[in-house]
Amino acid sequence: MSALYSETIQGITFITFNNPPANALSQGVLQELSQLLKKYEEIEETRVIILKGEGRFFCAGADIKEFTSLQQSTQYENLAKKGQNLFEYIENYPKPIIAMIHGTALGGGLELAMSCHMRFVTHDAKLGLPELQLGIIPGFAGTQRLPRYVGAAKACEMMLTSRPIKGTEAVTLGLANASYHEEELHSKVTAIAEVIAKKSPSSVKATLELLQYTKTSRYYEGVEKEAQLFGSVFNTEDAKEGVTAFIEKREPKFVGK
Ligand SMILES: C/C=C/C(=O)SCCNC(=O)CCNC(=O)[C@H](O)C(C)(C)COP(=O)(O)OP(=O)(O)OC[C@H]1O[C@@H](n2cnc3c(N)ncnc32)[C@H](O)[C@@H]1OP(=O)(O)O
Repeated sequence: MSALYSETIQGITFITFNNPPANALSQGVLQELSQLLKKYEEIEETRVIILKGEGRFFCAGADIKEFTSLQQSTQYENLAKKGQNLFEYIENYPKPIIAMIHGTALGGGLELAMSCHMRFVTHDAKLGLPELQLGIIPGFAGTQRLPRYVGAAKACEMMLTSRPIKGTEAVTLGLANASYHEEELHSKVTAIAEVIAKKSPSSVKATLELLQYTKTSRYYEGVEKEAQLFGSVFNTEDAKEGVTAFIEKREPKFVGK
């Protein structure tokens, strides 16, 4: 069964994660998303894409249970690169991609949302990069994108404490465009997408392309280093403890090895 489904209504393509219970980004989900985006890049009718999640969450991040099937640090490094490459493709996509976030956007879920061109959230959505709680680090370019939105100090606090922020705070910090009550999220975001869908696709594409020039060359050094460290951190006992503790639903006990 497919973990994503899509439909297009009046120029707006909705791509929905349907990978219960938490819409985790398994490697299969990342691949399916990549294929769908490639398809819609070619379909002229699609003017705007909205990414959303079925069920309680937008997306709870990379599939933690899948981590136990990987052994070598190079496998983790490759996983990080796979996610980074897909999110880079999203950020450079020639049509606007909007993340419509309810419930949670955590870890890879927030990293995905940060690569989208805009983020609209519910007031009480939880947004965060809690990877240190698992004894690991963000690996889908979150260490590099989060400071661009919220500044270095807040990004540092969010990552080192693993504490998520609420949708309303995300708006104040500039991480999200606006927040709404859950019942109105869909209609409000669709209304914004409708406005964009009426613009000239050429001028929209040119604007999106120009926005990418704000990235510095250090960004690419940063994501390269992030993938390396994402791989090597999985060699630690703490990473095994953190992932096991999540699966066993208990607090991790980190020893520093
Ligand atoms: C490079 C990228 C790296 C990463 O992204 S690492 C992952 C970062 N993400 C996280 O650390 C988030 C982990 N999840 C949570 O903190 C919590 O969960 C939630 C806040 C999302 C929800 O909490 P609650 O409402 O108490 O539900 P629940 O019982 O914890 O979760 C419901 C089911 O969803 C599964 N689940 C949640 N997140 C993930 C995930 N990221 N990967 C795989 N499974 C996940 C759980 O295990 C459980 O499943 P079951 O019902 O079978 O016990």
